[in-house]
Amino acid sequence: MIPPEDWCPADGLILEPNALTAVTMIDANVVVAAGPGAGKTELLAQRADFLLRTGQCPYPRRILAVSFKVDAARNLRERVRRRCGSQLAARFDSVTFHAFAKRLIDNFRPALVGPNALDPDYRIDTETRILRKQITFKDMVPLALKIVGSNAYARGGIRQTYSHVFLDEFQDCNNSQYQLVKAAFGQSTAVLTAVGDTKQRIMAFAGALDGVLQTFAADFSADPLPLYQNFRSAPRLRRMQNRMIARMDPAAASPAEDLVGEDGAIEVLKFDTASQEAEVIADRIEDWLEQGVPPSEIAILVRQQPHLVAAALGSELTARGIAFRNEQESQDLTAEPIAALVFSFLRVVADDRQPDAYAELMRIVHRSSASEQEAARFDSQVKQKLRTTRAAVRDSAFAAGEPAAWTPLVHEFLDLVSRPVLTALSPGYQQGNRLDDLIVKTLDAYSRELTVNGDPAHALRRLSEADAVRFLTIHKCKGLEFEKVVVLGVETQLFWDRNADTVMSEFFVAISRAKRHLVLTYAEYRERPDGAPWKWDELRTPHRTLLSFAEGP
Ligand SMILES: Nc1ncnc2c1ncn2[C@@H]1O[C@H](COP(=O)(O)OP(=O)(O)OP(=O)(O)O)[C@@H](O)[C@H]1O
Repeated sequence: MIPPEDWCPADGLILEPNALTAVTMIDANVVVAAGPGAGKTELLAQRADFLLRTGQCPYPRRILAVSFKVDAARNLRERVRRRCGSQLAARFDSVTFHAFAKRLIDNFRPALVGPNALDPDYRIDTETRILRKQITFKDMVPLALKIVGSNAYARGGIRQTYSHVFLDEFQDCNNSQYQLVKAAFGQSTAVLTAVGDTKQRIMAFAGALDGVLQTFAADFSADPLPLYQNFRSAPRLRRMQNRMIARMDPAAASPAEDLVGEDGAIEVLKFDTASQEAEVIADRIEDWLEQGVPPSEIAILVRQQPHLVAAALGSELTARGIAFRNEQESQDLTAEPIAALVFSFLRVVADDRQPDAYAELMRIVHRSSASEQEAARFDSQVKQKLRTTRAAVRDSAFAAGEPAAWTPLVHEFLDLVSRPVLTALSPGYQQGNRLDDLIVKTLDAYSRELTVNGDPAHALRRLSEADAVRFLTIHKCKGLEFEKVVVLGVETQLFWDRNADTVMSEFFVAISRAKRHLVLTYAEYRERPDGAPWKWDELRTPHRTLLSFAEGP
């Protein structure tokens, strides 16, 4: 442990004064409002490092970080692990609102009574609620709120557990999420740090509270600490962002002299048809990869229905053997530790040159060994299993292109790892059928990818974050960043909303993910793809207002 005055930002980063104040704040709540790339998420990672290393969050107390998306929660967890090591990071719980609510429900379920009572093996469904047996995702936060609001024991439990609370992307907090934060930590000794950007508020349709950062500042007596830097984007991109900021929140715009420089590129590409667009963008992607841009640094963003809008591009990339990942289907899954374990196992046995997957596999497997002796025995059993499975997979009789051939191998491996180790991977796995459901979903995802061309290595690349170009909706790309960003279809048919501010905020989130190169496309004709809904306009019009922000120095 080190004294607070000896702490320096991890990895030698230099923090601007307000960021340093927020990171090292001892006992006041703060709210950090800042634009894209200002380092808000990094600030939370640095603050975790500060609190854990200096003992401001003393053992056995923990830090709770709440995000909106599994990917964002995992990114933050990984950043903290890199900053302060696995041991200290074990006291950092980075979860989504849903996961936080689920923990509360599982730990204090008997506090739910009457029509809210739940059986121990209750399930979670996307649509239907069944008395005692099943709740929906939408019910989770309100039920957790019922528990925390009515049960002093539950409230005391979480306050005892968490000395510090982080709230990421807080501009998108809705009323029941806010009430949950308030019921859990209002008037408590927990120190809260909220970060957000009003201009990136894209969850208004889901009830994101207007002015929630100010409400939080008032309710929690939080000091507002604005940040001014943008560490992400090259100057040309920052100037485009600034033109949007000047329209959305004129007071937050930067003076032109702060944004000088020629670095970065913005292109607007017009196409007659979507298939022409697919071909040209696939050419670009191929060039970028040849130039050494890592696939994970290329993102294709689509406002809605990426599986339809980007279908032609997907086929074009598949034909060229370029792996891509449609996040709509696989993002939430790969953030699950059990899916990560299964995919790492498959990578290690299907391909020899996978040192990272091997290290990740061993890290997960070793997490819960009780003694050193037991760990050594377990280690040699796992290694032996990997050797025999590898040999089996290389045998000419093994049907590597058949999904069914892999299923028993995965199950044998999971049996060896053992049920208690698997359930310890995530708190949610101890209850109900979640673990088994996820194992089935993971194998389904692998099967789906394997049927594309029967090549296990290709299938695993498409399921990996590191080796595949990513197709994301704007909602899924929040908080992420990429060297190259292509926003497909900047058309009035796709960028439409009753509330014009929503369209602006979403476009702003999309363009501000790019570090150096932004490509905006529109096509005049988008042929109806298979599976399109009845309302699919084939004739398209460019969104002139949004595209106009690309024009300028
Ligand atoms: N003090 C710093 N010095 C150098 N680089 C930094 C600093 N803070 C953050 N960065 C880098 O800048 C990039 C943007 O940071 P981060 O993702 O934390 O921004 P953000 O404010 O959360 O962005 P957004 O709201 O757009 O998601 C990251 O690559 C991060 O590593």
